[in-house]
Amino acid sequence: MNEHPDTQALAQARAQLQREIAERHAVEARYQAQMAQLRAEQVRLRELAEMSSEWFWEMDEELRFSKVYGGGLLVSSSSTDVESPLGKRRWELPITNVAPEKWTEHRQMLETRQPFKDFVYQIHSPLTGQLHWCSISGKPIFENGKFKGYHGMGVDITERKRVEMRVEFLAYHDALTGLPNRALLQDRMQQAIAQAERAQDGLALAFIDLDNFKRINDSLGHAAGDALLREIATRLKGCVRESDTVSRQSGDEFIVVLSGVDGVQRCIPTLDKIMRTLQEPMHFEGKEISASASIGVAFYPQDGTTFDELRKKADLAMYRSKDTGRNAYYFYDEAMNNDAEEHLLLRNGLRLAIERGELVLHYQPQMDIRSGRMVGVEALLRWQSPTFGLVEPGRFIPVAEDSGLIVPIGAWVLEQACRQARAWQDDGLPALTVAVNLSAVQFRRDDVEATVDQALERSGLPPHCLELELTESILLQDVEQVLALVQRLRQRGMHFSIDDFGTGYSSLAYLKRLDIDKLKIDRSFVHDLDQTADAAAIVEAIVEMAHKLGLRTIAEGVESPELLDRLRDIGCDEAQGYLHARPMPAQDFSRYLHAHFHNSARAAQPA
Ligand SMILES: Nc1nc2c(ncn2[C@@H]2O[C@@H]3COP(=O)(O)O[C@H]4[C@@H](O)[C@H](n5cnc6c(=O)[nH]c(N)nc65)O[C@@H]4COP(=O)(O)O[C@H]3[C@H]2O)c(=O)[nH]1
Repeated sequence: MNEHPDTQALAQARAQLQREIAERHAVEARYQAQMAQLRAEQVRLRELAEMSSEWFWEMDEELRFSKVYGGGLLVSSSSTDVESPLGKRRWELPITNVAPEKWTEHRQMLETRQPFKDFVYQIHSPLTGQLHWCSISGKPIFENGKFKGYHGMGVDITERKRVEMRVEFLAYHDALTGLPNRALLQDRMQQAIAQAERAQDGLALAFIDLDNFKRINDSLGHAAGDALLREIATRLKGCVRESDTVSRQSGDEFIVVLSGVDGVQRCIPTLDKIMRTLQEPMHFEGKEISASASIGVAFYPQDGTTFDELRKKADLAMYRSKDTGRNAYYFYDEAMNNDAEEHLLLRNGLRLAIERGELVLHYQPQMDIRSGRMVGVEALLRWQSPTFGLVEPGRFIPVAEDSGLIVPIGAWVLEQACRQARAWQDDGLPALTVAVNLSAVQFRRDDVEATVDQALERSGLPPHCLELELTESILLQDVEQVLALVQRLRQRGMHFSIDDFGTGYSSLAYLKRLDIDKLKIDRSFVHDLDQTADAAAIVEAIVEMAHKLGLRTIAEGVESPELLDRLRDIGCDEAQGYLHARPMPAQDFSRYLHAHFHNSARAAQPA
C-alpha cells in the first residue's frame, strides 16, 4: 500500500528538523566546552597574575577602574574594600610624589585616548600599610571605533627605586659618615656663594684636618679609625647651624662652610666650639681615644670668590696650623700665599739639586768643655742654588720633607759626610765622630738601616765614628719600630743623639728606652742662659736628668766665653757654636782641623 504523499513530506520535514536540532545541540555543546575552556584559562591567568608582583587593570569609558588583578600585596581588588581602586579614577587614589606638571600631562594623555608608558608615582598600600613606588603603562580600548576605556599593567618598583636612591646618595655623600662629599659640597658652595652675593653677605670655609688620625688607625685598627671619623662627623654637625654644610673630603679631612659670616670675629665662637668638641675624649671598645684638629679658614669674598680658591687658601692656613704645632685654627693671609709660591719654587729647584751638584756640606766642630779638645764634627747641609743663592737648611729642609725629596737628599748627606770623615782619617787626623741629622720623614719613608749601611760601606768609615742626630718628633711615629731600629744600629757601634732637646715631644718614658748617647740642648735655652732664670733652670734640669740616665749633653749655639763658663759650671759636657767656629766648607774645615790638632799637640808637649 502506497503512503499518501502528504504523510511522506511530513516525515521528511520531521527528519530534517531532528537533524537540525541535533546539529544545534552539537554547536551548543562545542560552545559550552569552549566557554568552559576559556573560563578555566582565565582563572589560570588570574591565579598566575595574583602571584606576580605585577598587576593588570582595566578602566571603563569614564576612566574608573573596573577590574584590577594581580599585584601581590600591593593592590586590593575586592570591590567591598573601601580602599579598593575599583570605581575610582587614578587621581582619586592615595598617590603621592608626582609633580603637578606630570599629573597634567598624564590626564591629557588619557583624555586624548593615547597610550602611555612608565608613569611613576608613590602610593600607600592598604595591604602592606607602606608607601610603594609604582610604574604603570596602559593602552586605550576601542570596539568598532568606539572608546571603551583603558587597560594596562603596573609594577612595584620600590626596590629598584631604593637602589637608585642609594646610588644617587652615594654619588653625593661619603659612605662612611653620610656627610656630603666633595661633589655635593662644591654644588652647595656654589649656591651659598650665589646667595651670599645676593644678600651682600659673607661665608667662611674651614678646612679641618685631624692631627693624630694615622696614629689611631695604625695602633687601634681601621674599625677604631672608622668609628672616630663617624663620631667626628656627628660632633661637627652638632657645632654648626642647619643651614651650614659639613662635608668629608677624604681620609681625615673635613670642610665646614659657615654661612652669614662676614669676618674673623663672627666665626671665632664656632671654631672654638669645634676645637673643644673634637678634643672631648671618645670611647671605642673600652679604650679612650682623643682627637685634635688643625683648622685653616678662608673667607668669601675677601680671600676668594670661588670654591676652589677658598678651599686652596683654607688649606694653606691649615698647613700653617700644622707647622706651628697643630691643634689650632689659623685664618688665611696673603703672606701664606707667598710662602706657598716660594715652597713650590724651592721644591722644583730641589728636585734637580742633587744631580746638578748644588748641595754642599758645611762642618762645625763639637768641643769637650773640660779638655777644650775637639771630639766631633756636625755635618750641616747647604744648598747653593743658582736662583736663590746659598739657602739655609731651615728654609729648604721642610720643603724636602714635605715632598719626600728628603729621602734621596738625606742619603746623599750621609754618604758625603761619611766619605769626608774617612778622608780626614786617611789624612792622618785623629778619628772624629761625624754627626749627621736624620729627618723623621726619612724614618717613615726610607729604609734608613740600608741607607746607613750603604754609606758606611761605600766610605769605609767605622760605624763608631758616625753619630745620627734624631729630633724628638721621631717619637711621634711608630715608637716601637723606632726603638728597635735604633737598638739594631747601636749594636753595630753607631752613636745617637737627640737634637733640639726640650723643644718638642719629650717623653721620659721613651727616652729611657731609646738607646742614645747624648742630648743636644736647644740653642734657644743656651742663648738665654745668662738672661733668664727659667732658661738656666731648664738647662740645669736637662743636664742633671741626662747624667742620671747616663747620657752626655752638648749645648748648641755657644757664642761667648761667658756662656761656656756657665755651661762648665752647670756640668754640661760638650759645646758647639760660633765661639769655636762657624760651620764651614770641607776645605776650610780641613785647615781648621790641622790647625786645631797641631795646636793641641803643641800645648800637650812639655815646655
Ligand atoms: N745662632 C747660632 N746658631 C748656631 C751657632 N752654632 C751653630 N749654629 C747653627 O745651629 C744649627 C745646629 O744644627 P741643628 O740644631 O742640627 O739644626 C739643623 C738641622 O736640624 C737641620 N739640618 C741641617 N742639615 C741637615 C741635614 O743634612 N739633614 C736634615 N734632616 N736636617 C739638617 O737644619 C737645622 C739648621 O741648620 P743650620 O742653619 O746649619 O744651623 C746650625 C748651625 O749653623 C751659634 O753659635 N749661634
